[in-house]
Amino acid sequence: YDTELFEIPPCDSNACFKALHGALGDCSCNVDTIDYFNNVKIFPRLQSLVSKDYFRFYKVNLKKECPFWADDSRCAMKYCHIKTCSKESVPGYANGYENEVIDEPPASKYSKKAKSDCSTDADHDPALGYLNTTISAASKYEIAKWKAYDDALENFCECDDRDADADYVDLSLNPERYTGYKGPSAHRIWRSIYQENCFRPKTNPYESFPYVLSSDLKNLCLEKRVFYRAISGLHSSINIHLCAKYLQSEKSGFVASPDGEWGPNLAEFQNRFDPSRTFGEGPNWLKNLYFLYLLEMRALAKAGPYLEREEYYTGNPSEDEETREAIGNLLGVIYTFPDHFNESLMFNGGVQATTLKNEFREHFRNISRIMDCVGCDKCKLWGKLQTQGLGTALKILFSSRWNSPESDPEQGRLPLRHKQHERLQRTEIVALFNAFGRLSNSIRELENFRNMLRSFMENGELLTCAFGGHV
Ligand SMILES: Cc1cc2nc3c(=O)[nH]c(=O)nc-3n(C[C@H](O)[C@H](O)[C@H](O)COP(=O)(O)OP(=O)(O)OC[C@H]3O[C@@H](n4cnc5c(N)ncnc54)[C@H](O)[C@@H]3O)c2cc1C
Repeated sequence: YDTELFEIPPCDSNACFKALHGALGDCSCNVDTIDYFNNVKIFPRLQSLVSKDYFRFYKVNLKKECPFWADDSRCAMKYCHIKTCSKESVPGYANGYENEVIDEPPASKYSKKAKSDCSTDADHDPALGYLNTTISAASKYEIAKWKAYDDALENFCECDDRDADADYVDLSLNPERYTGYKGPSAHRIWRSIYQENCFRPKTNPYESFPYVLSSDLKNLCLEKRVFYRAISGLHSSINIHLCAKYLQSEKSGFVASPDGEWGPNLAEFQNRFDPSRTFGEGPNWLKNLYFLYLLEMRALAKAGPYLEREEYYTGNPSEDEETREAIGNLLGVIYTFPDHFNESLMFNGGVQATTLKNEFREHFRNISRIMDCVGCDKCKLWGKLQTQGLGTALKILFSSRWNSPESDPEQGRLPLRHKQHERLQRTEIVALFNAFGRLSNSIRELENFRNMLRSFMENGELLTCAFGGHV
């Protein structure tokens, strides 16, 4: 990353957005369709949805030790820190939703009586039909281990839901924005993600280290390309957010503002994505954001019939009803998207495909563990949330448990019915929608940067990029 070695041309052009048009690659969709669909239809609905109580509180363990190396980083700014909240302040907590039996679908909570009535059925002899369901404590313990093992095989990340050290965080009090987290610690995270946990082409794997040159991506099979593009899209989204909510000043007027002043920094954005600063890669990294958006939107569509039936319980009946309506409304719009990602093209081909899928899942689980090594709490919070959201989306797309034989061929393979064991945990649902909300927000922020750049150019101003280029 030694920028001193390179001569950096001025980045006063609109080259970034000129290249951000047309086909997205690996799908039949294009950038402009997503821009319109997101900015007009999805973004306003999703922002309002994630501000609801159910989606505002995220349970996460930010104290887990980094399993890979000693964490030597420190927050550069006070804005790095997280405000956690007490369990009692979380809506519905007092009513005990924490003790919900995860495997029990919402409807069955009300059907206990119906179940016991069945045992008096005249066509059924209770003595002959007696089924001994006794299981010793030792066996139960073993079975719990099997279940954890089976779940782990299907899960793309480790869930902190039941972790004793997990705290609730009010996401609205901890917005994702510039934190000053950079340098060796941040680079080590991105490097180890790309180096050790992303698939790389066999020919010249390190030529463009840490990223893979877009021209080399064609040397990877579809599955490996999808993996790399999803990670790069996440990286773009995080970096767009820090440019869009950059620390402008710690003072507002003459009065020091305890929370600082935050706003867009066009020069920072250009530095990170302008082709002249990124060996031409910036626009491709932005396209990867759109690609990831498409992937997560498809997961929401696929799990839609299940998500529509969730309770979204917070203990406030009118708020819960509003949340369910907002979910139904958002999913209704998502179903109308004409060009959903087609995940059925992936992981076909017998034993090899199964091995690749396991590798894919293991790589992603490692990336979710690396998030515990992020040295800034706020970055860690949003990094963990977004990887959990993406992991949940991948589980929905690629775990056989979410494939339904009753899919409707006309409706783009949307499964209509889901079985009991497909229930997602609360944190997975919260992460899934919030992660998609972040991507939606990034695409909306790109529109702001596009407009800012346009007005800069119309006024004939030269944009000075304040920092080094990205090499
Ligand atoms: C999980 C995580 C969360 C973070 N959250 C925040 C946050 O909330 N706020 C904040 O201010 N900072 C955050 N950061 C730090 C931020 O992402 C950058 O690492 C930091 O600003 C330093 O940027 P950089 O210019 O050195 O390049 P980096 O973003 O660190 O990237 C390293 C190198 O990767 C390549 N690269 C860049 N973008 C892409 C892409 N999209 N696809 C492929 N390759 C790419 C380039 O070669 C670049 O030089 C986070 C970092 C991590 C790891």
